[in-house]
This record gives sequence, C-alpha cells and structure tokens, in this order.
Amino acid sequence: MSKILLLGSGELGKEFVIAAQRIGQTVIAVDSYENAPAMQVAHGFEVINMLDGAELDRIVAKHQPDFIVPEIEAIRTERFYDYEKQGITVVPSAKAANFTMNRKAIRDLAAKELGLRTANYRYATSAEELQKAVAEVGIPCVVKPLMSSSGKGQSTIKTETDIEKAWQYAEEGSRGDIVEVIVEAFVNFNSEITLLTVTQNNNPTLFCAPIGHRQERGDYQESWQPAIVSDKDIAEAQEMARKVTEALGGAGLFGVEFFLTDEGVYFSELSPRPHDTGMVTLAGTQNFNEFELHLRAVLSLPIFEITLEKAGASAVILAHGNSNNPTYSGISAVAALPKTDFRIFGKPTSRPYRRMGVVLTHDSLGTNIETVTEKAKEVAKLITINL
Ligand SMILES: Nc1ncnc2c1ncn2[C@@H]1O[C@H](COP(=O)(O)OP(=O)(O)OP(=O)(O)O)[C@@H](O)[C@H]1O
Ligand SMILES: NCC(=O)N[C@@H]1O[C@H](COP(=O)([O-])[O-])[C@@H](O)[C@H]1O
Ligand SMILES: [Mg+2]
Repeated sequence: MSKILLLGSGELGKEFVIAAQRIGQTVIAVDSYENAPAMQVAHGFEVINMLDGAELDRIVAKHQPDFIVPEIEAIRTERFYDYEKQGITVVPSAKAANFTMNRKAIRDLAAKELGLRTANYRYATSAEELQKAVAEVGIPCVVKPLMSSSGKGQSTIKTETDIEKAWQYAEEGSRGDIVEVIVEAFVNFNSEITLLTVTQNNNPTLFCAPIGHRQERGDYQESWQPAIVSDKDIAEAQEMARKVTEALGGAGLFGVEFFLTDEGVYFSELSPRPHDTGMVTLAGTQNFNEFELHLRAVLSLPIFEITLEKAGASAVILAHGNSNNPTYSGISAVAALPKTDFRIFGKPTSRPYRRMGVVLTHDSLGTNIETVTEKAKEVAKLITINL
C-alpha cells in the first residue's frame, strides 16, 4: 500500500482522503492551520507554511511518501522537481503543479506554446504598469493576482477610475509572494464549463461529461452535470484539454475551465487536481466521483470507462461572518428531502464568503438540469450557519 502526502487539506482534500482510506492507502494531510477538513480523516497531519521550501523538505524527509498530492496552488512547487528526482511521484507531475501555481506560466504555455484560444492578456507589476496594460487589452477587463484562487484579489475594471482600486485589491488578495497581476480582456461568454479530464499512465485519456457553473466574486455558487454543450464545442474543448494536459504530463484528474462564446471555445485555466465545481459528482452523477477518479489515476489503477448515471447539481453553503465555532441549523430539513444530500466540511472557523458546505441534488438522466440546479440552490438556503 502507498503513503500519500496531501499538500492542502480543504474540502476537496477531505473527499480525496476518504476515497484513499476506502482502499487502504495511508494519508498524511498538510495545511497551514490545525484541524483542517482533510486532517480530520487522515492518518496523520502536519501544520506548516507550504510556501516555505525548507519546511516542505523537512516533512517530505520525515514521512518519505510514495506520492505527493497537491491540493492547493500556493505551495513552493519549485521544490517538486527535486522530489521527483528523489523517486517520489508528484501528482500529476512536478511541471503541472509548478506551472499552475502561477497564472503566468500556464497562460503563456496555453496561449503561446500550444496556441489555444484565450482572452487577450498582459501582465503588470505596479499600478502604473496596470494603466498601460489596461489600455492595451481594453475595458472591460479582469485583473487577478498571479497567485490566487477562488477569486481572491480578482476584480473587473469597468472604467478607468477602477484601475487603482483593482491594483490594491489584487495586492491584498495575493496568496503567494509574487506582486504581479494578469489583466485579461473580459470574455462575454454565453456559459462556462469545467471539463474534468483524466490522464492515465498506461491507458487513454478520458473525459467526463461537461460541468456547467455560475460564479460570483470569482467563486463558484452552483455547478451542474451534464451541461448542455454543442458537439462542436465539446470536441473543441476536449482537443484543448488533451493538448494542455499532455504538455503538463503525469497521471491524474484535471479540471479544465472554458468559456463558451459565439466565436467558439476559450481556454481559461486549469487545476491539476479535483475541481471545486466537480463536487457535483458527489451527487452520484457518474460511476466514479472526481476524487475516486483522481486516486485511481494516481495509483495507476485502470479506469475502464467513465459513465454518466444521473443529472445532478451542487450549491455552496457560504458563511456570512467570522466565527471560531460555527454551528449549523436546518440540516434536518435538508435531510428530509428526496434526491438530496449535503456535506458540511468541518472547517474550524468561518469568515465572510468562506465555503463551509455544499448541497447536492440529483435526478434521472434527461431531467431538466435547470430544475435540478434550482432545487440545489433553494435547498442550500435552508441551512443557516450560526456564528
Ligand atoms: N477574462 C475573463 N472574462 C470574463 N470572466 C472571467 C474572466 N476571467 C475570469 N472570469 C470569471 O471569474 C471566474 C474565476 O476566474 P478564475 O477561474 O480565473 O479564478 P480563480 O481564482 O482561479 O478561481 P478558482 O481557483 O476557483 O478556479 C471565472 O470562472 C469567470 O466566471
Ligand atoms: N477553487 C479552489 C478550491 O475550491 N479549493 C478548495 O478550497 C480549500 C480552501 O478553502 P478555505 O479558503 O476555506 O480554507 C482548498 O483546500 C481546496 O479544498
Ligand atoms: Mg477558475
């Protein structure tokens, strides 16, 4: 059996650990704070600053894992190349984790090297450079710190007076130690999707049915599977996902994000790991959920096929304030409903907009996906977080 060092211990890691535990793997869960969701179900845990290379080296030497599974982006991923040389498998590969840690590396790879269609973009390292970059890509445009996720530090510039604010907001929301932003032309998309893509060591790459989602403040609110997408758009998205995952290398599940527009499909970004919008697969939409797929690919367990079994949706449960002891009301009301399930992640503290849980709904294939999604959204409102 294998030993897995999980770097990041949020809700996505927690489901991954549960999947790993079910087939007898050993997992050490790591994050920057104690009692993180995945730590609650792992064999052991470590609390470190994952941007500190020396700290990473220390715990890798201590635990001697077979696999390192990154669960977040803000990690000193440059160290991963060395761990690979030591014979440890970094998931999906050191390159994939390192390139996606920083929006610059992955965007230049996708747009310049692979020629994928993306929004027009520029980089800026100061408010002055941002002025110039905005003039070049045009207004409206979206500003994001090079290192951030879940919409942190992200804002849309609608008029020139927004530029200074956007710079400050990005500086505050940056997760890592890089003070640089990407400015992207605003893509006026009809819808956006995540294409879960599974690369395998000795078997062909597989695609899940597309997942639709809606975002607010750069963070997902509801997701649904299957999303209604034309055959042409699916083919285009799969082709792009195949190219970018091949370039990054390794085996595992990737969440590849696309915008669907009248002019075709735009590549946005990707996670070389389970995706938050992919939590919809916890509703039983597929034969294997995204965490089980990631695990199988990582362990080189063959995945014969991925089948779509149901229509499903997920809707987030967000905190509305700070608390060191959040409690939950309304769970019985949710539990009483048919074709409905939920997860409470067990995060020890809350802050405004922190994702604390998720409601899941499902119905038979062919059911109107909007109805299933609307239900998830309504049901999520039944749960109150007491601060
Ligand atoms: N260029 C753009 N044009 C229009 N909308 C955009 C653009 N870039 C981002 N968005 C919107 O903001 C959302 C979040 O952006 P993005 O995925 O780049 O951020 P993130 O912080 O990496 O999020 P996560 O880590 O949750 O994937 C997108 O899903 C989309 O709704
Ligand atoms: N879009 C990326 C994403 O959803 N990542 C998930 O959120 C956790 C951090 O949550 P927190 O900020 O509440 O600690 C991460 O650990 C991961 O599970
Ligand atoms: Mg995203």
